[in-house]
Amino acid sequence: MRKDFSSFDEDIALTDLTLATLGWQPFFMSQLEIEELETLTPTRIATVHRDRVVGLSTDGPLELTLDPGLTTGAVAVGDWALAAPEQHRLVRLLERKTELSRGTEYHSGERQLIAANLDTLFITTSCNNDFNVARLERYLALAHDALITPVILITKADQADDPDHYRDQARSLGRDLDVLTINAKSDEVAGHLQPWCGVGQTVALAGSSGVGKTTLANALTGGHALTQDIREDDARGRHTTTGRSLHQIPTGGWLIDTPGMRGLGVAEVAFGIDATFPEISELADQCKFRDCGHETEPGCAVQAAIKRGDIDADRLKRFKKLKRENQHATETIAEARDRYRKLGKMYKSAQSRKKR
Ligand SMILES: Nc1nc2c(ncn2[C@@H]2O[C@H](COP(=O)(O)OP(=O)(O)OP(=O)(O)O)[C@@H](O)[C@H]2O)c(=O)[nH]1
Ligand SMILES: [Zn+2]
Repeated sequence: MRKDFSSFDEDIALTDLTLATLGWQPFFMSQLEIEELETLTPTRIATVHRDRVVGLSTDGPLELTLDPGLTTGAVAVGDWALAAPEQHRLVRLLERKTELSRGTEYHSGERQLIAANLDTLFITTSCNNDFNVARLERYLALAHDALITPVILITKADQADDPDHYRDQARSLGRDLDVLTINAKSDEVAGHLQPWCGVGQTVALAGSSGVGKTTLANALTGGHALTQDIREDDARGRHTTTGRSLHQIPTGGWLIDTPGMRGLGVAEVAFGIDATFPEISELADQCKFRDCGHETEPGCAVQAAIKRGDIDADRLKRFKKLKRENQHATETIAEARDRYRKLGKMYKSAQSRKKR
């Protein structure tokens, strides 16, 4: 169903893009050399295909192939890049302000790049059996690790007897954590999310299947899916391979589609886990032993806080579980990288033997 946005002028889309509306910030500008400024065009990556990408510039969409040394696997939707538009080439990828990635399932030793330069991650759950604080903490760790602002959206408030009960539980998961209980199907929902979707701001939705992500994405974009606009221009009818894309939000922001963000493993997010459990990680410095496991060790500041009632014992359990999982996955990744390096060395020495 199409939502009615009175503030939205359909003709603005894609033709009147400025760097500011695309989300350009001093952080990106500061990476440019003077000659690049004169010769290359800053471009925000909207879709990533197997052999090329589509970027948005102030001149509209650009189809770009990659310069040697760059592969599309290293490019994420939301990335800023420098393009040579006449040659249809992507010349250089700029450093990311934030990078959302996840450990793949079964800890295969890989991290999967999901989106670049997000400002806000809408962590979505609903007022029913999907609601699970451990899962929310997992998403929070991921967002905090990437320095992306997390906002918890609890949908289906219209179907719950006591939505505040869910909201209070979610609020207890962080300091200054924004938590909204919403009806994703209501006409007001885009207005409620507007504070995070202003000019140049980039958001994404994460959460389990069925919690209302598609409903929210439609409400936010008013059904104006940007990729569709690009596809219509593409006479050869080629389509995206990652399934991710950048969609314009009428209030000035951008939504990155993130299919595959339903389940997630944590890996290499020790910082994010500490940031998700500040009341525990801050106290850990005061434990007698530096490697304190916060169990039965003498002089454990965390256990003392639990006895005083300052820390929730269940939070500690979940903190430890997430840490263990993260450590295991991080080690698996390190081992896989090590194997890869060794393989690379073997290959190189085999090559040089051949040449001799
Ligand atoms: N009453 C009510 N129904 C909702 C709300 N949010 C979502 N729904 C309904 O829940 C169902 C699932 O919503 P979707 O938006 O498809 O969920 P999703 O998260 O995109 O699910 P996947 O595509 O499987 O990841 C749909 O029938 C929605 O209409 C809400 O806040 N209130
Ligand atoms: Zn301790």
